[in-house]
Amino acid sequence: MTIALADPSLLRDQCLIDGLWTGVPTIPVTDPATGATIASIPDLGVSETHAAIAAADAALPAWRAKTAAERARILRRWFDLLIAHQDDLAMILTREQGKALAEAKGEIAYAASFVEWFAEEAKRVYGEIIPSHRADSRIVVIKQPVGVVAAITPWNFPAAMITRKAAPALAAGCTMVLKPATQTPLTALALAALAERAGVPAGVFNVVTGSSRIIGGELTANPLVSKLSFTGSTEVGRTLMAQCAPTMKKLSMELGGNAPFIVFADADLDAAVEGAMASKYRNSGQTCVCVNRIFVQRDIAPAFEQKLADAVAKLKVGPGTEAGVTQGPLIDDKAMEKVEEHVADALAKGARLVSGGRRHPLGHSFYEPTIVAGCTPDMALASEETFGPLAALFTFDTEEEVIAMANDSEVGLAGYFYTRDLARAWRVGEALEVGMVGINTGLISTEVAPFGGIKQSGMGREGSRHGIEDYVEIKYMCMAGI
Ligand SMILES: NC(=O)c1ccc[n+]([C@@H]2O[C@H](COP(=O)([O-])OP(=O)(O)OC[C@H]3O[C@@H](n4cnc5c(N)ncnc54)[C@H](O)[C@@H]3O)[C@@H](O)[C@H]2O)c1
Ligand SMILES: O=C[C@H](O)CS(=O)(=O)O
Repeated sequence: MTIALADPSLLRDQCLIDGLWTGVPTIPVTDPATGATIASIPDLGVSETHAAIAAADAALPAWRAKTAAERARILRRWFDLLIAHQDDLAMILTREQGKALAEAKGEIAYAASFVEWFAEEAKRVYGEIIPSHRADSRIVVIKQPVGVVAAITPWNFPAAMITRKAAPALAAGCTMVLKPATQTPLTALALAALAERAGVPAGVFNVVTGSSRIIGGELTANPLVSKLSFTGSTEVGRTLMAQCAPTMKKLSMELGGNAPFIVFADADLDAAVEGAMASKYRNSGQTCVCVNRIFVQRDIAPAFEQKLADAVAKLKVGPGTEAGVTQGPLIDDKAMEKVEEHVADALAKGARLVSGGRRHPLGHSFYEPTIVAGCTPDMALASEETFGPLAALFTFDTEEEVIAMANDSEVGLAGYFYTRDLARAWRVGEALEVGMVGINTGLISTEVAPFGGIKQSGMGREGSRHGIEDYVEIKYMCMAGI
């Protein structure tokens, strides 16, 4: 394997099932910046996935029987190990996913924050006593772990999307079988290695790699799995939801977005440009909460466009391991082709190219940070998630008009707007059909707030005090004859 680490043992090429590292590494993992194979992982199938689920089921009684404080202490040790190995984990992440190393280090800290947060929340899963409907009875409500949880996660945040599920699940007393994205399995296996070192018992946290469809088929069909927690595209979410129906699994779905970013004429223009840059080009535009459509009030549109173009010109494209690079490669050629399709469709329908608009001379899946202006709702980029470094500029005249355009989407994950009018902030914040709103900011993601969407962006919330509720069941006990 070709990644230089301070602790080479973090680079795993086997899966973790019931405390055993197993599997023959046959699937190559490639560096999107160079196309080079950096490692290989096992191609596990139904029998191994079945074994992982059985291990999680067998480990459940002892894990759920631990006190919240005992589970919290183990999670806290996991957090400490993630921070202690932040540089190595970031290097692994950048090599397999491509993002700039500084962003990868930030993601490791973000991922660790969920472990720290739910180590604390583990001790606050409260029940309640309800005034009884009868004098001789008492009503008690308790919360118990859901059971065995299957988790399927995406490639764009190879660490944070995993701990955002594993931390609350383990904190609540659940056990887990994780299938990470095939493009970015090494980070997941390194997280599992550190969980093992932290004292997470055998069978509590299992990681399987291989065919998504085959492994997913077992995870969604096996009756021992009580819940599926999925983060990925809405299209795959629909498929998995249907596959879970026969066994009525509990679901948490964190799906696609199409974020509007509205700049009103009274906004602080420099702040709005800074917010648009932070949201649009983070991870080279490959985040679910990236701005997908930028709506600028007509009077300030030329000034905003110029300032945005000036800021885009300062972005540095290159391998994520190179000092000063802010824009890494896209995950693969298919992702780059989608950006190209959206740019070509927009230009064919009358949009104007302001910056970029072509593959980067570095080759591979590097694409130039791009801005197109004069966009209209009939363009593909208005209704589809681009998931790349493409800023699409629309203009509008009235508040009512822009809210209607912003809400004209099947999905509703995040939305943003800039204004200095307090009354407008309340009106627009309440009117946007999304699960999360950034007001005068382009960065909203934190472990302390409930992350999730509405409409076809999914169901459930991750992070915050709400995040652990997705991993417990409520039980009501009526004690009579008193
Ligand atoms: N809402 C959120 O929190 C959030 C976060 C990150 C990414 N996303 C979304 O994820 C998408 C990008 O990630 P992606 O390309 O990895 O998404 P994807 O849906 O293609 O894949 C996500 C995961 O599902 C697996 N998968 C794919 N097909 C499957 C099948 N038939 N059965 C079982 N598993 C299957 C993949 O291997 C991967 O592990 C975007 O739409 C983005 O908006 C959402
Ligand atoms: O892709 C979306 C993730 O949720 C990333 S973040 O939580 O916004 O950092």
